[in-house]
Amino acid sequence: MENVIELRGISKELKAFSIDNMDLQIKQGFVTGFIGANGAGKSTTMKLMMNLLQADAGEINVFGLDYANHEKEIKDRIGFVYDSNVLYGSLNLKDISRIVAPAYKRWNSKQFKAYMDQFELPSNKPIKKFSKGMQMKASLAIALSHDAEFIIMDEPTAGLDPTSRRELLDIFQDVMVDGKRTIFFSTHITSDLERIADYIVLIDQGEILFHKPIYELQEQYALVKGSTDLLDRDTEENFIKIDRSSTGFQALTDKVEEVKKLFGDHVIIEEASLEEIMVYMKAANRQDN
Ligand SMILES: Nc1ncnc2c1ncn2[C@@H]1O[C@H](COP(=O)(O)OP(=O)(O)OP(=O)(O)O)[C@@H](O)[C@H]1O
Repeated sequence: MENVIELRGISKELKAFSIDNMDLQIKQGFVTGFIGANGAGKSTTMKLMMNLLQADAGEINVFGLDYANHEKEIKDRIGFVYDSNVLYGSLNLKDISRIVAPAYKRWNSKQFKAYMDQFELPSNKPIKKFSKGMQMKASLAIALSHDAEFIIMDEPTAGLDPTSRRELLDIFQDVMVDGKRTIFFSTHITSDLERIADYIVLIDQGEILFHKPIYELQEQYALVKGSTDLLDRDTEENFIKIDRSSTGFQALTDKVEEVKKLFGDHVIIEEASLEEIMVYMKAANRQDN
């Protein structure tokens, strides 16, 4: 199985937002980061992946299975991590071990206890009284303790202090070691992705702008800085998006070699961070639409 999940031709119409004919395949055995601005459609896409929201059109296969016939098996093998614990709110972690665990085929109570200790989570306090970070850790502990092969997480590191964030990223790396698991997670903290992601998916206005290996992004894109005198209709063709100011221009390019040939020493070419790629690609997409 090369892809753990396949979305084909997915369309979904919400009030002021739509996804139109989305295709997305996530490779098994890798960490894929899902980025995009507020309201870009990350949570909606993840809810569609979890069958918490049904598409108007298109097909979703998880582990090669469809939700219509295999919902229970799919959910057993997926761990969904998000911060609003609607399912478990009034329960504490002791209850979870007792009540929620039997619902999963492969629940490991020892492992759950170990994560509770590691995350310093109290066992007697109702989950709804947990802080945001504690809820996220509880949710992650549950996902990891039922041996989920595919872990989908909606902003797992949001609201965590730097130490907990680092700890969580280390845990993600640990769970990836056997090569059987797959992690797909959304985040606004692009530095987290630079640490652990293999692939990046960028979404804007419900549309996937790119899905690429992270090393390719770093090779493909660059930031170019120079004087605005260098810009005209022809030279501008080499840039995805240009920011002009009184001191010159700064632009994102995916034509690094052409830019070098064209401008030589008249411009400064720098590596573009994931955050810069995201911001410029989004702005270019809004300009086009
Ligand atoms: N149940 C719903 N009914 C109508 N519109 C919705 C619903 N859920 C989400 N939306 C809209 O869909 C769009 C995408 O929202 P979504 O939560 O998927 O974005 P996101 O990328 O996860 O954003 P954020 O980074 O802020 O979490 C938004 O405009 C949102 O208002």
